[in-house]
Amino acid sequence: MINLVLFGKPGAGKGTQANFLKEKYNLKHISTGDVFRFNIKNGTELGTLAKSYIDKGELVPDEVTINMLKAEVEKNPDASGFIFDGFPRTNAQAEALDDLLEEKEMKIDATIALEADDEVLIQRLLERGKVSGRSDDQDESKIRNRFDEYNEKTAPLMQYYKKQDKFHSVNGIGSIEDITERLSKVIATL
Ligand SMILES: Nc1ncnc2c1ncn2[C@@H]1O[C@H](COP(=O)(O)OP(=O)(O)O)[C@@H](O)[C@H]1O
Repeated sequence: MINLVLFGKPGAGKGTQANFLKEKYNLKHISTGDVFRFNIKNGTELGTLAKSYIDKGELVPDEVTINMLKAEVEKNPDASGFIFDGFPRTNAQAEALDDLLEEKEMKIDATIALEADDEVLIQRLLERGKVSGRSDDQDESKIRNRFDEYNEKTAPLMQYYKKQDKFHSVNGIGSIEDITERLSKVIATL
């Protein structure tokens, strides 16, 4: 069993890489952003709540996100491991994830960050917004707000995982295949 956290700013390529890694290593991919968007599309209560935060480029409150993540893990009791994409994004979420996995006699093996400059990321997100219709990707001020949220609440998690000796980072600029290769090299050391 292998459990990975993919870490990085909005637009860093977590979802794209998770799609390759899940096939390569037979892992269940959980993207909190995708679960929220699915709920928004289906007009659930969770979706309506999440939308009010996502539309402003803010994080959804921890309690809501943590409960949702737990439910997603519990839906997959037979998984041979997970890729967590977009979770944890706060200290409380990181602690909740460690507790949840410990209860199940599992653990995070590695947190891998995809690194890229803000200006590159903003261009990628605006391009994605044109294709996907994601409203949080169409407005530069919302994107900048997500970066501020990341710097304030998520970046400190690097220290959390460094202390546990689980933090790795790879250059997120290059072709999709090259970046998958860089990630695979880290996974090979685990
Ligand atoms: N772990 C989380 N905690 C709080 N909010 C979250 C979390 N994951 C996703 N969200 C909400 O969903 C939005 C979209 O998430 P995601 O698709 O992962 O986008 P991004 O491209 O910004 O990384 C975030 O901006 C945030 O509002």
